[in-house]
Amino acid sequence: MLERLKLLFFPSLIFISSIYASINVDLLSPLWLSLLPLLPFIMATLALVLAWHFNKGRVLVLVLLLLLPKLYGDYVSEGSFVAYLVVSCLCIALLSFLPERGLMNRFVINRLLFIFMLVTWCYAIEQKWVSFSFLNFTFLQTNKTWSDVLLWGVLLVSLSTVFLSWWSSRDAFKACGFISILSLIGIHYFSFSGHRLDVLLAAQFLLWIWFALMEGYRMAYLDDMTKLPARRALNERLIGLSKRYAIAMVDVDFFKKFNDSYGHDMGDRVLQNVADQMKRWCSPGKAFRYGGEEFTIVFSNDKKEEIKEVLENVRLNIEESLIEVFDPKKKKDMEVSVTVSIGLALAEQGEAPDSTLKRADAALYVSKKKGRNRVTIA
Ligand SMILES: Nc1nc2c(ncn2[C@@H]2O[C@H](COP(=O)(O)OP(=O)(O)OP(=O)(O)O)[C@@H](O)[C@H]2O)c(=O)[nH]1
Repeated sequence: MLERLKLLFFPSLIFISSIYASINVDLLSPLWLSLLPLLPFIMATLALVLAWHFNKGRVLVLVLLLLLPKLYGDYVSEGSFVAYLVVSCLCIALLSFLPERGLMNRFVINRLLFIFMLVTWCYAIEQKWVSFSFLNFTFLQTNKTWSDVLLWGVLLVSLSTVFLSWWSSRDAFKACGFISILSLIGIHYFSFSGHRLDVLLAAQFLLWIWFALMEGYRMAYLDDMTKLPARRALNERLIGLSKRYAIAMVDVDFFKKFNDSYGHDMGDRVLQNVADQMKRWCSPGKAFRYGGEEFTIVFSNDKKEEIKEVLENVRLNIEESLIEVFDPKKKKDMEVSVTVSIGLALAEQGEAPDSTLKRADAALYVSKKKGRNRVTIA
């Protein structure tokens, strides 16, 4: 729950601040107001550069899509903005369900065609080549028209599918997509031209800049498969340790045999489960993926008994948790469990973290020698 809310926190903050800023934009001095139209372009350029740098094709498409009303300038009519809104919300929802495929590959033509199609669509509506006047009849006995109902139908479907999908997947793109759709609705109600549009659009681009930066961070510091902090994060944590700390090395037992019996992807599933159990039970320690089937838990205290108890608990929970795998020999799903061996080293006075880590590794080796599935203190 907390993880999901964390993903939504900063995008929501951008959204709420942008609504507040757009309402009060006229309080700015004439000089700032005259510069404001440049802001969406500056932010969009930054977002595009980051999308390019981090190879994020979906962000590139979205930024170009969001730039459309600005490219039309103040000539945009309400009818064409509604058409744009419908298409954009559907696109954001669609992009949320597509995998990230980067920028320069065989899919690039599809992406460019897609953007071209959107521009043509909005242009056709602007030029009145396409008209939706047949939808301007009242809906049943209400004072709303069919076009209002259709618009809200599309917005609600896009919003709810992205929201539900974000809730189940905890995906940052979906969290930003959800806020982006809300923000587009905000643009529809607050202004689709003028200074308010500049503020709201700049906020949209800021949202995608934030997403690209978070993706950059995630790529550098998080292990994609286990979602644990990776080696680089561990190295930085080790540098920042105080005098009293402890390091534990954790290694899955007979993992090669497991991979050979069930296949590499079932092995990956086991590593994910081991990581989940560690994340859940290693507090007050922090778990990292060291590499391969090895993990590290760093404690910022050296209370031997307390840490040993935590590690025994981690070991026991991993041993007891069952993982569903497909057995290629028996050709059926079955539940299996794995065990881990752990080596713990408490920091000695003046000792560098690197050498504590080496001692933890040596203790792990002793655990393996003694028969595995145990904790050894260096
Ligand atoms: N599925 C999967 N396997 C991995 C990954 N990283 C490393 N491995 C495998 O982990 C296995 C490690 O094997 P070994 O170092 O021989 O250790 P072990 O079989 O666990 O034996 P002990 O450590 O002595 O209990 C190798 O077969 C690697 O291919 C990964 O990300 N996914």
